[in-house]
Amino acid sequence: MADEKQRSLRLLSASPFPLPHGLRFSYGTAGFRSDGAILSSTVFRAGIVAALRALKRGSAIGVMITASHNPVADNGVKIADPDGGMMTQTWEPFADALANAPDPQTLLQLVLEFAKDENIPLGGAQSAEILLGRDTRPSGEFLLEAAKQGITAIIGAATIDMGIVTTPQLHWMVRSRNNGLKASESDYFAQLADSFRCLMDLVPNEVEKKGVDTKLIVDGANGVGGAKLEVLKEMLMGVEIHTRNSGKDGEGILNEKCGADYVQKEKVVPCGFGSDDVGVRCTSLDGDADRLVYFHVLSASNDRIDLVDGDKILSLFAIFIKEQLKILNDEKDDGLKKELPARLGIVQTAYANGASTDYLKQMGLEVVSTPTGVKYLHKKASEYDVGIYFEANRHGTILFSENFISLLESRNNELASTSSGSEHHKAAQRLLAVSQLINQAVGDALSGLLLVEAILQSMGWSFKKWSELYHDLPSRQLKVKVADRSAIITANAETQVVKPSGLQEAIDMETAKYTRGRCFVRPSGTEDVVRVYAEGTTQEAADSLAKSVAEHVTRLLGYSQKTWEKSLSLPLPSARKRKTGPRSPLNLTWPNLT
Ligand SMILES: CC(=O)N[C@H]1[C@@H](OP(=O)(O)O)O[C@H](CO)[C@@H](O)[C@@H]1O
Ligand SMILES: [Mg+2]
Repeated sequence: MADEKQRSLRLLSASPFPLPHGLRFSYGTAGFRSDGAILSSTVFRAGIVAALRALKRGSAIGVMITASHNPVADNGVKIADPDGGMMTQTWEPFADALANAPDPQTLLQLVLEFAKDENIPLGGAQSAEILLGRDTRPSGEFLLEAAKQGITAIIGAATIDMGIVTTPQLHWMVRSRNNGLKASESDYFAQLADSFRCLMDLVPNEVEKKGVDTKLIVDGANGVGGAKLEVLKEMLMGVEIHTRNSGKDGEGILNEKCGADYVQKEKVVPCGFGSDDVGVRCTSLDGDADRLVYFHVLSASNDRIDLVDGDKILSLFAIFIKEQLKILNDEKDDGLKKELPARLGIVQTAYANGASTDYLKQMGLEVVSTPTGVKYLHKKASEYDVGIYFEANRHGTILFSENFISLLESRNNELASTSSGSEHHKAAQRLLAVSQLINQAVGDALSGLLLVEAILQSMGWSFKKWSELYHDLPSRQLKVKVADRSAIITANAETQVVKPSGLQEAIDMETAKYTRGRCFVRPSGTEDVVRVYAEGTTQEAADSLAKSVAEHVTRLLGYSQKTWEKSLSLPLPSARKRKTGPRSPLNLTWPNLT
């Protein structure tokens, strides 16, 4: 142990990555994120956290260098746990403490104390693996080196560099590796292509005869997702994918006037799209390809779009899976009377449009709500045999329980021998293919878009039919600056305010003035604001409900700034504003980061 301490002390003190003066870093939903030029000490320290986590769990851990939809000069680092999900929240305070340790001695002290408390062996005899990945940002290579050095300071050479990958690819690789499965990039592509082919082979004949539009134009955000899709599309049959903004040969700037975040917030066509694309199915990925939106260019004369967001992607998945489960459990024509019990759960947050929740419930689905943040949705979805979750802002996936998959596999084998090619058999095969196609580690734009395409083909649906599944209720989101947002405590998946007293009563009173009004407030987890969300039957009603509730928030909590800004649905993001505006001297966690 003494030797180990000496070795680590030498390595940590020799660290060429001093903490930038006067800055504070915080591990949020998206890990650490900041200007790429000042992030090396943070990434070095995140490497240390990842190495300790790998030792603690005795499994492979992932480190991904990305800043998702943020501007190209930004970068970030996040850690994937052995199951491919986000690093456990319980380690976030340690990650923060390490990232902000003022000098190598404090850093080492923190490491040694934490290792002791957590019973992590630092003797060097244990083996641990850390899979490293980065997106296409120019600062990525240097930062990856910093991560490697942090890892090496703790456990010597234990890194496997996966190169430039999407965030979901890296999470998938960690998950697969820990499940003893093949985990290279070509394995990932092969799994997606094979399961997609299987779903396409099972498109009903009558639908195939009618013919569904197979053309899809993909906006790759000039990032890693576009580049990967260029490879993947060569392996696909039955869909005609055209990639734009694929970042080829350094053309186009990452996330600049393109990508899922831009399209959803600005509600306009991304660069490279225009009048020729009217009526064609289009989709946008974000900078690290873990989110996607679909859209239609509405007219040749302006840049407006018809947007399909996470709620509708979720609805499409839910309808398809419900239908397959129904077919599988239908009165058997094959003498097999067995039911395959499957609890299907739909998980949303309070930000899901009320029309989507109503629609899903009308379809007879079990819909539950969790607090905001993928970690809550993912956990809830994992309690079902099949759990589907999406945030309205388009991050989500489908989870299948191990038990359900093994029952489904035996049922599939049984059907293959007793009634191969029957509707029941096809339904079982489709469900198995979905479980292979969808990335069960995290939301994945590439696997998500292939599933959307396969389902639209299977059901013979046009984009229009999908988009008109239900009509969103008009909504408005506002941000309110208050003196201390932590003064708001919520319950019931953030739909009710418990503190300060009087606020929920005020919300109820305002909401009661509107037909089908719905409103809630909660402190943001990523920005120093209180968010107000309101829905109504007209845009005016939603706007006015949000405004009056925002006034109550200000009245009861005081404010640090006179104005409140419109948010999310309006063009306020980050990039261009932040280039010119001052950065917070204290906290470098930025809004809406995954
Ligand atoms: C209303 C909204 O969009 N909230 C976003 C935002 O969280 P807030 O806690 O609302 O700041 O960032 C999260 C992380 O990216 C994302 O999961 C979530 O959906
Ligand atoms: Mg992303």
